[in-house]
Amino acid sequence: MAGIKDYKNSKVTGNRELIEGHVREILRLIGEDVDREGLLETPARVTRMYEEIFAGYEVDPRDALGVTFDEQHEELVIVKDIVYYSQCEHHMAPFFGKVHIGYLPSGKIAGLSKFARLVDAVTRRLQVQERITSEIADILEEVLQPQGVMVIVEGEHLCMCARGVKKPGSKTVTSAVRGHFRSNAALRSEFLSLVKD
Ligand SMILES: Nc1nc2c(ncn2[C@@H]2O[C@H](COP(=O)(O)OP(=O)(O)OP(=O)(O)O)[C@@H](O)[C@H]2O)c(=O)[nH]1
Repeated sequence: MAGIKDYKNSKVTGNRELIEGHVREILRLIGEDVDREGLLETPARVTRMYEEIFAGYEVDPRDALGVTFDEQHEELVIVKDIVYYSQCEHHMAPFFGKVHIGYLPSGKIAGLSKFARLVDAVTRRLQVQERITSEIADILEEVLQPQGVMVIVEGEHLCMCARGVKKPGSKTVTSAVRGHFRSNAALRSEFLSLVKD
């Protein structure tokens, strides 16, 4: 998986047997026959899936940006349409969508793939969309010390589609602005127009 290289040494892996046992117990408690063929491997599958979807806990997202380069480009850089999958911390239900990142460098740039690695490290945890948005902006600000950062996150939340209010197709859009993006409306507009499909 992009971004997280050693998730097989994760806490989930270390607790595999315990997690499998708890999944089996949940299956039993919802009224399933845990010994029927289709479910025999399910606790192990769920545990393997947890290794992946919670792999963000294995890295400090700041490290995901890796090496930065000194470069005198001081115009807008945008990396858009970075797909993410996360789990809402309220229901442990998936939510997913795209992240768009824009920044105005100040002598330091990062490799383009590192923005996707940062998104993976921040989203592959129990999260809320607002925190994903501000964490990405704050980490970019801290590591790259740019003149400004803007992050937009679009998300579709299964806890709103498949259950509860059941509103499939509804999308949540969150944004975070830092530095020049806060004070410069033209810069925000330029970013928004370039991010638009
Ligand atoms: N702000 C925010 N809310 C979220 C996110 N993911 C899920 N939620 C919301 O978290 C809330 C939890 O509300 P509760 O009232 O405690 O839980 P609930 O009874 O299951 O709520 P309903 O979903 O309304 O049935 C719900 O309104 C969810 O829509 C997120 O990323 N950001």
